[in-house]
Amino acid sequence: MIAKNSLPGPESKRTEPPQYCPPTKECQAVRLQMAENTCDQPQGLYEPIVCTKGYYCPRPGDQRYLCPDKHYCPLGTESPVKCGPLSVCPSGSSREFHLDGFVVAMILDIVLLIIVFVPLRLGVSNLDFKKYRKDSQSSSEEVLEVAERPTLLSIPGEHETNYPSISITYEEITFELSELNRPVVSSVSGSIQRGMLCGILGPSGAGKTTLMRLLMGKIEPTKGIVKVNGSQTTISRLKKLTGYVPSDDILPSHLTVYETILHACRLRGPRNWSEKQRSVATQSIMQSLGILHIQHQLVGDQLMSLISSGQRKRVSIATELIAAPMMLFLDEPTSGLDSTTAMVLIDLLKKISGTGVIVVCILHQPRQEIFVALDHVMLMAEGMQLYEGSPGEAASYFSSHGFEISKDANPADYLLDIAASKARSASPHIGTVNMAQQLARMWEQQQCIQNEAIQHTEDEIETSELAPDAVVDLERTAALRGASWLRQVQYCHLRAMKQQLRQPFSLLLEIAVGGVAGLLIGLGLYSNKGMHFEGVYLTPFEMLSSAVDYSTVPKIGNMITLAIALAASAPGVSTFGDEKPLYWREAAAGHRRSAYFTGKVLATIPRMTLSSLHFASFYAILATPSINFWLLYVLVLLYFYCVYGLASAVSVAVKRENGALLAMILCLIIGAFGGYAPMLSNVQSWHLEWLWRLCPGTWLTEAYFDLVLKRVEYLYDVHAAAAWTGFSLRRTSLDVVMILIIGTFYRAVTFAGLVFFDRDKQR
Ligand SMILES: Nc1ncnc2c1ncn2[C@@H]1O[C@H](COP(=O)(O)OP(=O)(O)OP(=O)(O)O)[C@@H](O)[C@H]1O
Repeated sequence: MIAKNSLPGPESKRTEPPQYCPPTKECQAVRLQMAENTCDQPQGLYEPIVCTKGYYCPRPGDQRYLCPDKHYCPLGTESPVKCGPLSVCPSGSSREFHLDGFVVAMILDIVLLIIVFVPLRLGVSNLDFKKYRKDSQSSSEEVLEVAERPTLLSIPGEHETNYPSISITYEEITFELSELNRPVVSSVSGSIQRGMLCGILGPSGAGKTTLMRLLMGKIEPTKGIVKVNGSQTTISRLKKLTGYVPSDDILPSHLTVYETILHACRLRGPRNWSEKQRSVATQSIMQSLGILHIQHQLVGDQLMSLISSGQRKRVSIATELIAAPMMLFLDEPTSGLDSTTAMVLIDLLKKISGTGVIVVCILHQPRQEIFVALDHVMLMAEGMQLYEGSPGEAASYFSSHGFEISKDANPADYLLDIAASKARSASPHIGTVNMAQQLARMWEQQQCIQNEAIQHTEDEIETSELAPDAVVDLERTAALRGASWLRQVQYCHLRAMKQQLRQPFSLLLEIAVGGVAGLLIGLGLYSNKGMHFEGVYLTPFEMLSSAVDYSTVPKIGNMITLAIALAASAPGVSTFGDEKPLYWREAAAGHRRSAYFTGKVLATIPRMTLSSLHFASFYAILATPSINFWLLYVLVLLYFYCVYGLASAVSVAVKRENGALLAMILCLIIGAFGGYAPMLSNVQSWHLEWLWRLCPGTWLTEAYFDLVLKRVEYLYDVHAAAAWTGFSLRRTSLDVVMILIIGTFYRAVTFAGLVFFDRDKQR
């Protein structure tokens, strides 16, 4: 309130207006300052003065008292303002040193450090990368020994007593791309029956991967059809029954081998399994694949793998096998493996196919034993089919066309030579020019001759095993697989939390950056001593007003939004941007995309909470704004929420390397559109307020402006300030809700981006 101090002079009331006296030169100079603008002495006999900072002057205002302990008294205080329970406010304080947030932040930091670092010191954590690397190197590859144990093989049949049969037929499938002058895959036909181990062979660029993607239903053929159990149901509808091991081993980083496989089991395994059954199945798979001894080692990522490439490949295979697929497709499963380990792996795949699972793998250079272990071979060259059938009959088929395979040679190598037009035929009908086309034509003719027999076989299949309800059975089986949506959210959330805690440096750095950003802004405002606003005194004392300062509060809002943009955009980008390939792989495997998204978003909340708490507490200690700390914290947290959301949305839309910069620019823009420069009132005069209102910065600044002005409305004409700046007063709740809505909208955009961008990679 405007109060007359205890110095002599008649009382000045609203009914008896004060008299304005010209100030002395010294007083005039003080009044025209932006802060500390009260003269200690009234100017003239009838002029009241504002109650001095650090004192309060209760009504009628003719007495002045020292501000008591645990309270603070800014300029013109009528009754002291109570400080927060932990704030520093000795008697005579004119501002509050908010310590509540700081103390809570320090306690949380200590807890976090204990969680992250104490297990490391005790050597019981699985976060110790060096330890893992050492273990990994010292462990022997007990592949042969463990692969003999057929524990895995009981898994598919174990939990599904009426395990339905499955077969794939494909008729003249062709895949063309407009930019290529020849089809990538040209008129390929054949069938793969239940329990077959099938190898796709061919030189590089032959179309093997494309053929596999066509068979899996990941891409649609330009011509021809793929049937499952005789029905044209697309295989992609049976995602949960299909396992796909891509050639590049995409695995979640910072999980152990055991956790990685268990996660896949939880999400894709039979719904009714208990945790114990899942754990047993995980152990069995690891044992079968010879990776049990590294179960507690971290997998690492593609930049820093903590296990060997062969082990990584087997972990990748295990994550598919654990889902007990009925069709398993593997793109180059033996690449990166020594020939012994490759053989062991093929043996294992053979045993798996023996349980009724269709196993199709692309093989580059299979050794002879691997080749003969196959039940079915497809030989491709230049997108065309040169042969399909048993490996044993391949030699006689090609020898009938003049290709004699010597007894000592590896037939697989010789077939690849033929496909690459590097072998010579004794047949006068086959020249070295366009050999692949000639062989493809011959295979086509052969197919025509056998057409009747094939037709007969297909009829048999359609009438017996492939009854119409066979696909329905499969779909019913698929429906029983996989965790419920809520469970998937829970598992994805847990995984994301683990990943975060296992990158303690990134987590602590993110929190520290938040703290430093708040600290720097706070430092800049320290000299203001908590006085961030000055207005025109309420009537009838307006004549006593000093120079007004309406713009500092919007400027602070602007600084807060820009600082948060700098501090939080990079972590926001990494939330989804860093593991897009993993997301694609999991979405393609039938994981619920919304569950993954929700789990990840929930996992960012603790990080955001801590970063924003550090930001707000350092800012509040130094800037000493005269607002409630926890209200300030809510605003800062919500703004972090927006920046994380926008950065995530950017990260799903652009390439990883561009994500961080683009996100930062956009976050700076939504912060700069906060109503400070240009002032919101100017924007209103241009009829562009709607554009500013789309940015959370405007709402944050308005909320902050409102909170600050609420504390001084007893002293100043705050409505004049609101009119000058363009911000509205008394609608903090709306401002808060709008920031929340905008942050949530960014997340909705992120989710839409996840779903709609790179759709082909999620099939
Ligand atoms: N989306 C695409 N855009 C352009 N070209 C493509 C595309 N997909 C496949 N191709 C081309 O089609 C051919 C066959 O590709 P594919 O990946 O199926 O061969 P591959 O036999 O699996 O090769 P590799 O053994 O080297 O992996 C290649 O020449 C490839 O460049």
